[in-house]
Amino acid sequence: MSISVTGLSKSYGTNEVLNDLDLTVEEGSFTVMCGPTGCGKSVLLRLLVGLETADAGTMTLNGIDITSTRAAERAVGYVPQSFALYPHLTVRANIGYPLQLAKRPSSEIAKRVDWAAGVLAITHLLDKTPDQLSGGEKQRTAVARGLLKETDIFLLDDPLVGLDYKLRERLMDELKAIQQDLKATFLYTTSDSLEALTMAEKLVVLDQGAVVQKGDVFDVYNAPTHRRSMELVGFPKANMLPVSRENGKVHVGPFELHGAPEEASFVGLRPEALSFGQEAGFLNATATVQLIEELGGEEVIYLQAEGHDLTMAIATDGSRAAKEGDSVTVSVDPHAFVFFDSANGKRLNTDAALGEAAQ
Ligand SMILES: Nc1ncnc2c1ncn2[C@@H]1O[C@H](COP(=O)(O)OP(=O)(O)OP(=O)(O)O)[C@@H](O)[C@H]1O
Repeated sequence: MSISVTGLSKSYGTNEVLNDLDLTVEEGSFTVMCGPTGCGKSVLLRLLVGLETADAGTMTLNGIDITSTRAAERAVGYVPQSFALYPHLTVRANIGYPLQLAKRPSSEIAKRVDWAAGVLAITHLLDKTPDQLSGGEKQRTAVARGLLKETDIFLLDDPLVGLDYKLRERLMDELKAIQQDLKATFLYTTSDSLEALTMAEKLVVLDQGAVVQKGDVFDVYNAPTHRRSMELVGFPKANMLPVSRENGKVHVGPFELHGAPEEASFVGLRPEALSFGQEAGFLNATATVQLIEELGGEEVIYLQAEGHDLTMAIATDGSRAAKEGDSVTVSVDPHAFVFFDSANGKRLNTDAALGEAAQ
């Protein structure tokens, strides 16, 4: 394992940010850590870099315990979330600054700066100052500075936040290509679930300082093991429908079915699992179209069904399947329902309940 963290805890006063966190990051992987704002992503990276001290726990990089190692001696590259470029220094000096600070020989600094600038395609900007750069060029400069260390582990803290979408898309592709070229381990954080799904090979879902799920991005998306992981990963967001029971009938949001696990109080449902019309074996509900968003090849349709909000995503060929204000029938295969334990948020084994529902 490239990065391994065991029992890591960090509090600020009474704010317990990380509590007994365990995490491993596979060597050579592009691992994205995704979680809501304030869940502790930056704090974890700052602990790994050595900018903060843990209250408890151990951290290893490439099998070497670095828990008490000074920041400068840790073999890890870092792109902080809010990077500050020195306005009076050239791009060359900005990129080389960490090695300058570490008092490395100037020939070594020049070599590494040329290499990092080449990787980020900013060699032509090396003699400019930050005020002569665009937003994207500044970001590239910050990433180049983060790649400067001769190591194979890099931590990137939400490096594309604040950039416009076109630029982000381009840099996302480039960062993935850089990681593959370097054959390095990248631990990359974001609170944007679409960015996480686009970038990740391995995905770690962090919530309130704890890992709720970790695995191949495909598995995390398709087989969420925890309510929060289904809520946090996916675009548009998964529907989370309440389970109610009355007179022997079970309702999941607006849908009626014959059974559900006793412990379940919520069901997750991906927007793409909903469709228009009626199909044999599917559950139906009547809904009103509130709003339609065109996303080019896909429509996101916001519905109201018996007091429940439903989000639906369907592929389109340009023709509209419905319009705002329409009354429609929506249907769903009950096998798409993901039941979560109300006590601990964990996914429940739904086979028995679904057998009943499909009767
Ligand atoms: N130096 C600090 N002093 C006090 N509290 C801090 C400090 N750094 C972080 N925190 C707190 O720790 C919690 C986690 O912050 P962190 O920056 O790790 O969140 P994050 O997951 O990176 O969020 P974002 O996606 O917004 O960057 C927050 O409640 C934050 O206020």
